[in-house]
Amino acid sequence: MESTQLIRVKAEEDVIRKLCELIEEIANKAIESEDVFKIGLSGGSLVNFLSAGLSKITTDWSKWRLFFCDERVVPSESPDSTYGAYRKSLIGTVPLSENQFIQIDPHLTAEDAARDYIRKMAPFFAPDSLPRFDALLLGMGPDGHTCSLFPGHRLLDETSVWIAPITNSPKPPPSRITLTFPIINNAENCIFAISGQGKAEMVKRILKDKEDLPAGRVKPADGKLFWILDEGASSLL
Ligand SMILES: O=C1O[C@H](COP(=O)(O)O)[C@@H](O)[C@H](O)[C@H]1O
Repeated sequence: MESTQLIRVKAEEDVIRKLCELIEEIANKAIESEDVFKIGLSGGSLVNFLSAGLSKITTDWSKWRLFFCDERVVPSESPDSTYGAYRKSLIGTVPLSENQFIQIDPHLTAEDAARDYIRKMAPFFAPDSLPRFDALLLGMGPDGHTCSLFPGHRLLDETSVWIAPITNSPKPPPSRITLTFPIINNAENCIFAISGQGKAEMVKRILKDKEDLPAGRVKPADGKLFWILDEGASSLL
């Protein structure tokens, strides 16, 4: 049964602090019980949040395995690459190595990269069942998209694959891969970390008006859902 926690804080720095405290708690619990912590990362503003806050937590970094909730199919040197952004801003501030990140192969087409990523993910999860991440860190675009699942896109109803390709993303770059909802909603913890007035209208449409928008479809079936919002992002609730 999903349980939702709305965490309202003052400013962006408090969103970062809360987010990282929550990650620390979930990571250390997973490491204690499973000897590994499996986390899915988003791009965009989340890269800055984690780069600013993660170095303050205490954890066994060697047990972390980092996946991507979505990734742009571009070389890791490209400013559009989510992995590239984490490599630049996070590795070095915390003792994570590149091989702890489960990366896409950017030389493939989006379709092949999605298939290849499923193949890379599979050994980390129990066979013959949906992957269950300990935590998925999610962003929300001003249009209500999360991962690379955009409003009105046919991928919102994709249930046949864990990871889907998208070649017509309305937000550039167009070629991406993304987790699909069955996997997202099978996670133990889904965490949105949102800051700023620019997201307030969309936060209201999703959390108050209950509009059917992609970020609003994140409802882990047997897990916890957290929305961490600063005053700007929660100002219309
Ligand atoms: O394109 C993307 O956008 C979303 C939201 O980004 P934000 O900068 O508005 O937080 C992000 O979560 C996703 O991973 C990314 O590919």
